[in-house]
Amino acid sequence: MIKLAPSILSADFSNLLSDIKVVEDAGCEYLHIDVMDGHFVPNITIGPPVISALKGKIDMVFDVHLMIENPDKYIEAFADAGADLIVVHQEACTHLHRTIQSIKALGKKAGVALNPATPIETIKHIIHDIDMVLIMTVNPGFGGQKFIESMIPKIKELKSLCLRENVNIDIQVDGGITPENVKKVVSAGANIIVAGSAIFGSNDIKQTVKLFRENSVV
Ligand SMILES: O=C(CO)[C@@H](O)[C@H](O)COP(=O)(O)O
Ligand SMILES: [Fe+2]
Repeated sequence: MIKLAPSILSADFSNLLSDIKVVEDAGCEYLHIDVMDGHFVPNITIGPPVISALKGKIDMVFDVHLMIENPDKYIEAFADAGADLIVVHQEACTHLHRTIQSIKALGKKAGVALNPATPIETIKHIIHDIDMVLIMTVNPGFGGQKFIESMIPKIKELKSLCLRENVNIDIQVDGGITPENVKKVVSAGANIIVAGSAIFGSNDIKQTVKLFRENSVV
């Protein structure tokens, strides 16, 4: 069974809580919150105050995708704001193992994201220390981009590594995922599906969520 993580980047920020209520009512399990700093990625979004304003009003896993430089500096602020799962980019962490340990010391789940050009090999030695790997299926920074097909063998490579190392962690995919291509990523090994524009841009969110689930049966 997959878990769905609508990305609020594609929600209507002037109506954020009511937009999120719709995906919560539709049964989506994770709330994917894209944090961008204008340095690590060429875009700026939201920070801890928005997360703490939503916390307590929404019963979903708060999945915080940090696309920021120097994430160590802000991990505690995001944990305090209400993040359940904190995802840092491999490319943004000089001492990735230390960063993961500091997320876990705060009692939060830890995930590591890989940009499309970053090899699976770079997380081989910390695979036992994390709860999730996020395979970026677009270059981070914006919603509504096209899925990069060459990420399918990468997801498969990660799945094989997990099986070889006997670790049972989540594999999340993020970027350009739709009801049309979800089967491909799930067949390759993904089990948490981020979708921004495909969900919030839909005229019938309940139906789109249903379609994501039906189409992901492999
Ligand atoms: O992290 C990111 C983009 O950097 C994503 O979470 C996007 O927000 C997903 O949006 P879609 O590609 O599904 O529209
Ligand atoms: Fe994201």
